[in-house]
Formats: sequence, structure tokens, C-alpha cells
Amino acid sequence: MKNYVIGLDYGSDSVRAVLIDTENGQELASDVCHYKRWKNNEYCNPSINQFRQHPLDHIEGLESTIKSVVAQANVNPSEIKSICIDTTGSSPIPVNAEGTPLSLTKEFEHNPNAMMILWKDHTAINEANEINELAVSWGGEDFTKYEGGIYSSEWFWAKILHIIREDEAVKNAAHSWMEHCDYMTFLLIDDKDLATFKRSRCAAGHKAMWHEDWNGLPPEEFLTKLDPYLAQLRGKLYNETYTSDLVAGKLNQEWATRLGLTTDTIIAVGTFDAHSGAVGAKIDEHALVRVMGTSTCDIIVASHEAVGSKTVKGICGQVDGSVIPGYIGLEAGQSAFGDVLAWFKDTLSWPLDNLVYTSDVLSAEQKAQLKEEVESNFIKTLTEQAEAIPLSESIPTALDWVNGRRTPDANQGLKSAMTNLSLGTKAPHIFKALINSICFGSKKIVDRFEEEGVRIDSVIGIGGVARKSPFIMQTLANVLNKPIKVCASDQAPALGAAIYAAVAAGIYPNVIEAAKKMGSDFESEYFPQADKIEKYQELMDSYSVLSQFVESITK
Ligand SMILES: Nc1ncnc2c1ncn2[C@@H]1O[C@H](COP(=O)(O)OP(=O)(O)O)[C@@H](O)[C@H]1O
Ligand SMILES: O=C(CO)[C@@H](O)[C@@H](O)COP(=O)(O)O
Repeated sequence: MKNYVIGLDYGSDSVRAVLIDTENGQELASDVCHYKRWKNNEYCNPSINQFRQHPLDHIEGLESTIKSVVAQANVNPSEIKSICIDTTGSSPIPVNAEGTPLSLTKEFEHNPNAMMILWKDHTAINEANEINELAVSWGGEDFTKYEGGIYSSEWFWAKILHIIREDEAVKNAAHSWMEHCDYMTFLLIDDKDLATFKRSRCAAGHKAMWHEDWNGLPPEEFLTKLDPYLAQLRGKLYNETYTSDLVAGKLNQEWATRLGLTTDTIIAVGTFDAHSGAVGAKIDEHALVRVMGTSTCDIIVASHEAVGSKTVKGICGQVDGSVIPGYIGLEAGQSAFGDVLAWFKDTLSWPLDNLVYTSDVLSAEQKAQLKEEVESNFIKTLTEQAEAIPLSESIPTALDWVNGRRTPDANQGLKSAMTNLSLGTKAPHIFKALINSICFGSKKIVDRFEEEGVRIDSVIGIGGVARKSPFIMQTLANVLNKPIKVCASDQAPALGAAIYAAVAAGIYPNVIEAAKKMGSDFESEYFPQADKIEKYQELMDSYSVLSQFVESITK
């Protein structure tokens, strides 16, 4: 009898499932599903940084990817021992007393406020500021202290506060709120009691100010000063939280039937993508795992002895067990990484979208062909031409803050800027400047960890950009002046989720042992190029000057 597990990873644009052999971590099958409504830009308004996702996108993706991997691998359903789900976060969803998202009910089916508020939605900037002001002025404990000392508009309480102020109907109908990783887990399990449901430690600790020091979530006394609704909500949330090596429940009959699995399948407690990604990449003490995709998440694990009572300023948090149970997981990151380049590509695509693809000169078939060719060569050609520009040539200085700054020192109100443009500046120069900016933003994070006494001996890259762009990885190695190993797995977060699933099913005694056997190897390593380090340091100095200036003029 074989033991297989499934890891399900919800990213910003798509969900991926992997079916893994627990004996050696071999991937027997994988599948991806892009969110249909999201792809059509439904329920979003980028001009005000509103990014909402309909839970139907997630449910359809769950069903199609899991069914696909089970069919591809052609294994006996009883051999699929467990499933673990990771998602983005903080991505909260308002739910009714049954734990059903409001947007799955008729009244709210098209209301973006009743949907999942994606991590990169920054509509709650004012509410985050309010939380920060109260945290230091209310006369009690500063509950932001284990979340870097600054609460972000990307996180749980700020988002809820924003929605309930904006939408009375959602406020009245929402019995509770769930992180995306918790909701997807709750959907699958048999025990439907929201009050006892095992919520994710990772989500609660990094995004909802949950901490053992104050026995759970911030107290009602604090929350009521923000809004009495939050104090009431607290009573319907949770006190205890659970790490992802633990069992949340067993697969319920409805989903066992829909997926073709058995009700003996164990469902592990949910987690965030970056944290499971670090496990998939076999994170170790003093290693920094960077998940480089749309955004970045930078994950470190440290022992309790190493961290002691230290709180690291300006990061996204330090939480006991958020990556490996028994260790403190530290998280930082950039709100936009690949997204900076995606923004530039979109901007450059304006004449194509508005003049070329709409023109009558080309037939529908020619347009489709052209579109396909442009899509597959766009970033590739820009990258080749940017790489060919010598470092001695003048290029712009850019900031990576097109979606604000997540860390160090969250400030989602910051915007990007660019200097040093001339008539000689062409698209590849700007592209190179943007690549520099995302690498300089990364260096600021590494510097902050080191300034705060967190040792980083090695860097591991995972995610789309790490595997697809050798130029970005080489630039990053030069900027950080550290070697960077790239994880071989295409699906490190899903693999990490599969590792948690294997521990929850009792196949391995703990996450470290399971990761040793099942974790990904490395496929390449980038080393700093000695002749380029100094020049990148000079460019980094210009980045620092520009960032200080922009920050000083941002209200
Ligand atoms: N060759 C490339 N060079 C630079 N950026 C890329 C390249 N390919 C993809 N990207 C960027 O990677 C991001 C997607 O990363 P990925 O890890 O696949 O997804 P996600 O962040 O949703 O998990 C997008 O922002 C895209 O612009
Ligand atoms: O912030 C977190 C985790 O804390 C991520 O979920 C968020 O950056 C989303 O990452 P991806 O876009 O899926 O790479």
C-alpha cells in the first residue's frame, strides 16, 4: 500500500495541485487552474487598489485540479492519505453562521465587499493607519510588536474595518471572517462547527496580531476603540491556533464524492503559500527563502534561543510555528516584484491593445497569432536587450513601490518614481532600471534582518521569477553580494503543503524529517560577479537617495 498526499497552492492568479509520493517526494501529477472571473478583471478596480476574488473561482479550481491530479496519477483513492491547502494572505472572507462566504449567497453574489479581499488589496490604508495610531497611544500593550511594529493595510483587521464601514449590508450579514486558507480547509472537512474549527497559526500570528503573550487575539478593550463590531467579532473568531502539521478534520462526504476520494482522507490545518514554500525548499536555520513571483515573501526560521525576546522592527512578523513547529518563522517581503515588470509590460501594451488588436487591417486569426507571438516574446526580448546594456551606460533610477512598500517598515501609501530619464532612454533601459529596483528593494530587507541581528548564511529562491529569469537572479546575487540557490521544484509551496499533509497523516514524525525526504533539490546557483559589485552598490546608493526623497514628500 502506497502513501500519497496532495498539496494545493492558491497563488494570486491560479491554483495548483500536486500529487506526491511520500516515500521520496516524487511528483506524480500536477495541474493548474487560472481563476476565470479574476482573469476577466471582475470585481477589481486597480486605480483604487481594490482586488477581490470570487470564492467560486477558488472552488472550481479546487475541484478541477484535484480531480485532474488524481486521474493523471491513476492511484487508488484510498492511498491518498491527506491534503493540505496553502493560500495567499492576508486574504479574509466574510462568512455567515454556517461558514459560507456571503458572496456564495444570492443577495451578495456580485458584491465585491462580500468576496475574498486579496492580500494586495490596499483599500484599507486609512484603517491600517488608525490601528497603528491606536496601538501606540491607547496606553496598553502594543499588539503590533510581533508584526514588525507596523500594521499593514494588507492585513486582517484593517481590511475588515474598511469593509464594515463601507458596506452596512455586509457588516450585518457577516457572522464571522475567515482567512482564505482557513475557509478552503473548512470547506473540505466533516466537522462544520465554526467555533471549534482549527484556524491557521501562520495566518493568525502574521496577520491578525494573535500571540501567546496576550492569550490570543488583541482583547475586546482594544478592538472596541477601533469599532465595537471588531470587539463583537473577536468573540466569534478563535483563541487557539494550530500549526499545519496537525489535523483539521477528515474529508466530508460531499467533497469525497465530488473529488472521487474517501472520507478517510485527512485534511491538515491550512497555511500561507510563502511558508509552505519555505518548507518545500527545505528551509534551515540561517537560510533566507525568497518566494519570488507577483510579490516576494522572505522567510527565515530561527530557534527560540536565537530570537529570545528580540522583536525584529519593520518586518511582517515573527510567529512560533508558522513555518516549522518548534521554531519561530519570520516573514518580510515586497508588495510587488514580478508585478513591477508586469505593470511595465501592460503599460507598453497600450498601443497593441488599443490600436493593433482592434484594427480592421488584420483578420481575427492574424490578431490571435500576433497576440500569441507578442506574449511569448515580450518579457524575453526586453530581458535580452536590458541584459545587453552595459553597466557603464546611463539608465534611470526607479523605485519598486508600484504597490506600496510591504517591508522594511510597511507603508502601502508610497508610490513608485523614476529619475535620470533622457531622450536616449529606451524601453529596455527602463526595464533594466525596474529590475534593479526590485533587487534593491530586496537588499533593503536583507539589510534590515542583518541590522536587527538575524543571521543570514544562504539565500534560496523559489517561485516563477526565480526559475524563469536568470538575468534577475544574477542581478539579485550581485546586489545582495550573496550566492543564491534556486529550488528545482516548480511548485515549492504546493510541495511544502504536501509535506505538512504527510506529517498530519502520521507518515512522518515531524516537518523536518518529512522535508528531508520529500523537499525539493536545487537546480542552479548564482554567484556574485566580483567586477560588478561596486557598480551595483553605486546604483543602490541612488535608489536609497530617491527612496528617502519620495518618502519625505509622501503624505
Ligand atoms: N521571465 C520572466 N521575467 C520576469 N518576470 C517574470 C517572468 N515570467 C514571469 N514573470 C513574473 O512573475 C510573476 C508571476 O509569478 P508566479 O510565481 O508564476 O505567480 P504567483 O506570484 O501568482 O504565485 C508575474 O508578475 C510575472 O510578471
Ligand atoms: O503575503 C503573503 C504571505 O504572507 C503572500 O501570500 C502574498 O505575498 C502573495 O504571494 P504570491 O503572489 O502568491 O506570490
